[in-house]
Amino acid sequence: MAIPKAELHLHIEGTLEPELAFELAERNGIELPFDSVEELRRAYSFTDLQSFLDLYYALMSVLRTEQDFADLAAAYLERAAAQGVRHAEIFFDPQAHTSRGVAIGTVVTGLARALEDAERSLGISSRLILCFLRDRPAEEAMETLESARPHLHAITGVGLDSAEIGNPPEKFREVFAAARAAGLRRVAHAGEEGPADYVRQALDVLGAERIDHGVRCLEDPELVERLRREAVPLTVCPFSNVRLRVVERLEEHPLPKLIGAGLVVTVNSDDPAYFGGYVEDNLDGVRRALDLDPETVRELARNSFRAAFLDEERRAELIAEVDAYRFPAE
Ligand code: HPA
Ligand SMILES: [Zn+2]
Repeated sequence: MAIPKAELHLHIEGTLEPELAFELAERNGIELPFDSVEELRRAYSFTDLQSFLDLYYALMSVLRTEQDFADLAAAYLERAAAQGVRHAEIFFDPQAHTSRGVAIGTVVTGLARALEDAERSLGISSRLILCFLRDRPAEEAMETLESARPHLHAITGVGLDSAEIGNPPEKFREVFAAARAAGLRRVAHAGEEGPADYVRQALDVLGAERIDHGVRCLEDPELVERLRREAVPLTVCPFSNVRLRVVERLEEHPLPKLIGAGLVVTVNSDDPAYFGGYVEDNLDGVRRALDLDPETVRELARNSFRAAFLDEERRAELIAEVDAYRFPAE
């Protein structure tokens, strides 16, 4: 059994495996520009964030109905459960769907149905986090928040994703303030490809409670000290960083530096269908590549629950599960 953990950095659209993409394409009468699952997998040779995003958005064309979104989330949650995930906070990108004529209600209702089913059948608790696309205008983000209002009972927070460079957090000051006023939690991608200053802006301007990725904070020692002092969690995604060339090799990943700096580090999969593994694969990958000892891995798992938007009773319960966990070799 894999170590119990929460997954806090997971784009549901990034869990679309080639097999399901072809199945949904057929169901919806959509022609994919690939002849086979194998040919599609071969297209996953990214050179940076933008080259990944181009394929990521293109493949979403197969997602059309409420059932499509429910099937996508159900497939993820089943895999996640098999990898020891006990709680998942799941990003979705409404603008990538509404821009194709799919209503936001179709997206949220389909996802929420699968999440409720998985809570019952798999014992996984979960949350939905609505992400704004930062390479789209700020006004469109505000319209997206407005259109989400009838569905806020199913949404815990907002996030910020897509192409980072040239799209600083301050562009989204107003929409994050409006989200906060609506009682939503706040996270933001920052310091993946973008500079350390974007991490600072995410905290100061957006009121971000967690930083997604954040690895480039290491370029600014004062910022690292602040993240430590304020115990701001980082949702780090090792396989993603290697595949998008933020980091050259897993063996050179700065995870040990982040841990050594006293930060609340978590390990996550980001877009597992595209980056070569789900969350336990990431955790086991860094454990081997960086020679992490069992107690360090347990601490990463505890951090995932500390950083989650959980009630205190369930948080304590899940951390106790980690405390009791022993690796096969121990
Ligand atoms: O890793 C990511 N970074 C930015 N945007 C994204 N959208 C999906 N995955 C990512
Ligand atoms: Zn991400």
